Amino acid sequence: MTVLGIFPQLLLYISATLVSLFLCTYVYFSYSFTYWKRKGAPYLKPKFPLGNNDCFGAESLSYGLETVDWYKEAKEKGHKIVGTWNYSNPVLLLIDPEVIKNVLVKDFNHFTDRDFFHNPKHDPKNESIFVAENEEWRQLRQRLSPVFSTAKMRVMFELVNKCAAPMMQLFESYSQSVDPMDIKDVVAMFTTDVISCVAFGLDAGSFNPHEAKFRLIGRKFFESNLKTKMHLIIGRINVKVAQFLGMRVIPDFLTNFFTEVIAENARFRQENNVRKADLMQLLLDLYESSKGQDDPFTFDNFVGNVIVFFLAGFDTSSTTMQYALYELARNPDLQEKTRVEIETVLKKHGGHLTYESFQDMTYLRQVIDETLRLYPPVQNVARFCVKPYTFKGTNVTVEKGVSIVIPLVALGRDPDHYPDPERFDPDRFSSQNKDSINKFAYIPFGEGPRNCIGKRFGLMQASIGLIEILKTFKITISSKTKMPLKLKRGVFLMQPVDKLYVNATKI
Ligand code: HEM
Repeated sequence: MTVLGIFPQLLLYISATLVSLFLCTYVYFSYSFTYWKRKGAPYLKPKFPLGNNDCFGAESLSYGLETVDWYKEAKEKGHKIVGTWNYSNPVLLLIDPEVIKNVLVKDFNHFTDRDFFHNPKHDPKNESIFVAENEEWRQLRQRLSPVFSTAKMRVMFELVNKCAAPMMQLFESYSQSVDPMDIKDVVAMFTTDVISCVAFGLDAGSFNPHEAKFRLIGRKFFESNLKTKMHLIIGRINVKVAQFLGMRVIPDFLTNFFTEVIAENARFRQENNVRKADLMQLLLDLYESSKGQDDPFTFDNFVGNVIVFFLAGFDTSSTTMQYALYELARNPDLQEKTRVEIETVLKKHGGHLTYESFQDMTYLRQVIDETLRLYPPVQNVARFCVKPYTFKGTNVTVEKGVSIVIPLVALGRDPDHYPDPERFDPDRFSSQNKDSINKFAYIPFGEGPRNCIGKRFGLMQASIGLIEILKTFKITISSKTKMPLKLKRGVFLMQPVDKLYVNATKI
C-alpha cells in the first residue's frame, strides 16, 4: 500500500481517537457537573468545558475576577455558600462572613491546605511554605514566623528605606520631563530592589537597565508562557494527572537563577564570615542550625522559600502602591491630607523617617487599608478541604480535596458591608469607624493561622515607598491613562487592563 493509500485510514483513526477523547472528557465533565446537586448544595449552572469561568484564566495561579459575578448571583439568591465549577473541578464559594470565619479560623483544622498546584516529586526546589501541606506546613510556618517578627521589621526598616533612593531619582527625572510615568513599572522596580536587598543582601539595581536581572526575572514570571498556562489548566482539571506528567508552575529559568544566587551568596558569607541583618541570613542560620536534625530545613527548602518570598513580596506590595497612588491622584484633597500628615509626623520626629515615625502615620495606614479593600492584590483566598466538613446550619458536607474560595474583591465591594462601595474613602478605616466593618468582610491578607506571613513587611515597604514619593512629589493622572479603570479578568493578582500613567510634579 502506498503512503497516499494509508492516509485516509490514518485520518479515520485520528478522527475516531479525537472523537472518543472528546466524548470521554464530555462524560467526565457532565458527571462532575452533578457534584453540588448530589451534595444538596445551592449551585450556579456550569457550562462545558469552563464550568463557571467566563475565560480560560490560564495566566492565573488561582481564581480571578469571575468570582465577583458568582458572588453577586449567589447573594441575590440569598445563599451563604454556593457551588461552582472551575473547569470540571467543584469549588465552593463562601458568601457569608460567619462561614468564612469558621473556615479560616474556628474549623481551620479541616482547611489547613491551600488550593494551589504544586509537584513535590518533580519540583522539590519549589516546595515552600505557600504550597506545603498540613504537618509539613505547620513546621515551616513555625520555623519561618520569627523571620517576620516586629523586632526583625525594625531592623529591616533601614534597609528598605535605603532602597527608595534610586526610585526618587527616577521620579526627579520624570518631574523634569513631559513623559508620563508607568507607575506600576516604577514602583515594582522599588519593591524588587527591596526584596532582593532583604532576601539576598544584594543590590538588584532594578533602576539600572544594564543590571536589572531580578526585575526581568520577576516580570517574565508574571507574564507566564504557554507551557505554564497548559500546566495550570491541567493542574486544575486533575491534580494527580498533572503531577504524574511532571508538570510544574515555577519555570526552570527562575528556579535555576535563584538556586545559583542563593548558593553563591551563602558560600560567600560562610567563607568570608560575613553576617547581615537580612532575611537571607535568618534562613541561612535556620539551614545551618537544623543540619543533623530528624527533619532538617534543607537546601531545597531554603531555595523554595526564598523564591516564594521574592514572588509573593514584590508584586503584591507594588500593586498596592500602584492603586494607592492612582486613587490619591484622582482625589487631590485626600492626597494633600496624607502629605500633611507625613510632614507633621516627620517634623515631630526630627525630620527622620524611622520605624516609630512610620507607625504614627495613621491616615496613611487608612489610605492603604482602603486601597486594599477596593484593590486586594490577591483577589481570592483559596483552601483545600483536608477532612470532611459539614457547614453549620446546612446539610452540605464537603469531603477531602474540595476547593473552597473566599472572594476578597467581591466582599470588599459589597454595599451591604461598605455603603457606596466604589467611593475611595479612607475614613471607613478611621479609629471611630473601623469597628463597624465586619472583620471577615475585610481580609486582604487572609486570616487565621495560614494568613499572609509577610503582612507586616508588605505594609512597611508599601508605606515607606508612598511616604518618600508623597513628601516630595504631587501626583496627578496623566491624560495617557484610559479612564475609567478596567480590571483584567482571568488573572491571579489584580491588574488593570491598560497601564496607569501618572505625572509627578516636585513640590
Ligand atoms: C501588600 C502586600 C501583600 C498582600 C496584600 C498579601 C496577601 C496575601 C494573601 C491574601 C495571602 C493568602 C492568605 C491566606 O490564604 O489566608 C498571602 C500569603 C502569603 N504571603 Fe502575602 N501579601 C503581601 C505581601 C507579602 C510579602 C511582602 C511576603 C514576603 C516577603 C509575603 C509572603 C506570603 C507567604 C509566604 C504567604 C503564604 C503563607 C502560608 O501559607 O503560611 N506576602 N499573602
